[in-house]
Amino acid sequence: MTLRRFVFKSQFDGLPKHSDFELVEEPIREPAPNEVVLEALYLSVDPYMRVFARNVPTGGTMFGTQVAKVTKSKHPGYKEGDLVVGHLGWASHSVVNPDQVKSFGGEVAKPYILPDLGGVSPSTGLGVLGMPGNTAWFGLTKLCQPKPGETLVVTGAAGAVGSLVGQIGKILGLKVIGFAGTDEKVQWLEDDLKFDRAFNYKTVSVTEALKEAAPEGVDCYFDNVGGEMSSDVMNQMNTYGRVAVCGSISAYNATTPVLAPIVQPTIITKQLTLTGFVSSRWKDCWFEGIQQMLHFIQEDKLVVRESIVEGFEKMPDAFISLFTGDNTGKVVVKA
Ligand SMILES: NC(=O)C1=CN([C@@H]2O[C@H](COP(=O)(O)OP(=O)(O)OC[C@H]3O[C@@H](n4cnc5c(N)ncnc54)[C@H](OP(=O)(O)O)[C@@H]3O)[C@@H](O)[C@H]2O)C=CC1
Ligand SMILES: CCCCCC(=O)/C=C/[C@H]1[C@H](O)CC(=O)[C@@H]1CCCCCCC(=O)O
Repeated sequence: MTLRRFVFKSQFDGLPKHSDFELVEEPIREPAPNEVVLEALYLSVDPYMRVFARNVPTGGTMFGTQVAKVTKSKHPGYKEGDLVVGHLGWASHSVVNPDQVKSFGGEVAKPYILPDLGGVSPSTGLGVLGMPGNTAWFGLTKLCQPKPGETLVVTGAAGAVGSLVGQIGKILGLKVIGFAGTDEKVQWLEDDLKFDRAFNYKTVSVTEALKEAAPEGVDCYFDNVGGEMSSDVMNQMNTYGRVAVCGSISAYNATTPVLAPIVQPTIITKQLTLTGFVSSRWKDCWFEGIQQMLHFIQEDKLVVRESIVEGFEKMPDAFISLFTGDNTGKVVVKA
């Protein structure tokens, strides 16, 4: 039996390329005491990989999370057939001691057994019932602290996190306005996800769109893209508005510093609160977040969309699609 893994061949320069990765194949060794053999079922590609790949040495396995099946176990906490979510990288199989698995940042991150998802696909353990879902749920509720009747803007609105943020906003009684990069995504947001309004940021002025769609002003902003769009949104915010600074994908592939209109005068005069965060901030209530999102699904309150890419060898294609906007919802590779 062999495993395949993608190694990082060269540092990214601009948009990631296929030639930045190399697919290598090697035998799968037998597990030692306290080790398990894991077979990847679904693998996640996420925008943060573009940013933090700079921590990976050339020749190192590309990092990331996956849903994997335990195929052999010599560890008392795992049995054959268990499904786990873990930082196992871009690898088709892994032989690891779960107690020693580390995230790309170097902290020990023991793979967790996927909770009972009541028949929902295990792939969602990488999306709505995993990191992106918790990013949306906790980021919106804890940091934007929305009140019914308020107006929420979300950018990257048709993506893994953004599509959930907007829907949670509707569940919480907010007026929701989304920005995404194609007319099809805009239509999906309005027709299927019931956003109050959505706009294609590539063809409209964000400022004019908000003046028209939110004349009352914006109270909450869930920022997935950063840059000029975010300056424009903040300029339309109300006094004491709250911004959850989640990501800045508009600049991840930039080769020179990205400039945007300064926002300090707006932050000061409107007395805005901007909070940057990473989802692990809520690691102590991680499974509560998953249960909350699962309840929303079971109550038919959430439309969950995945862009499933078939075949482990397509990992680079799936990853690149995040930056070309080819995905809608959560991108997952089915091994
Ligand atoms: N802080 C945290 O803990 C977390 C932060 N994030 C961040 O949230 C954001 C969304 O992540 P996620 O939902 O997983 O990814 P998505 O599923 O949203 O995929 C990325 C999307 O970003 C959009 N995009 C790409 N390039 C640009 C650009 N130059 N300007 C504007 N939009 C662009 C594309 O959609 P379109 O067609 O609309 O352009 C694309 O589909 C990212 O910034 C990510 O880094 C994600 C998870 C956790
Ligand atoms: C400018 C970079 C913005 C990246 C935003 C983003 O997508 C964050 C995603 C985090 C997600 O919650 C799960 C993670 O592991 C992602 C990265 C967390 C980075 C922490 C910093 C760790 C380090 O530098 O060692």
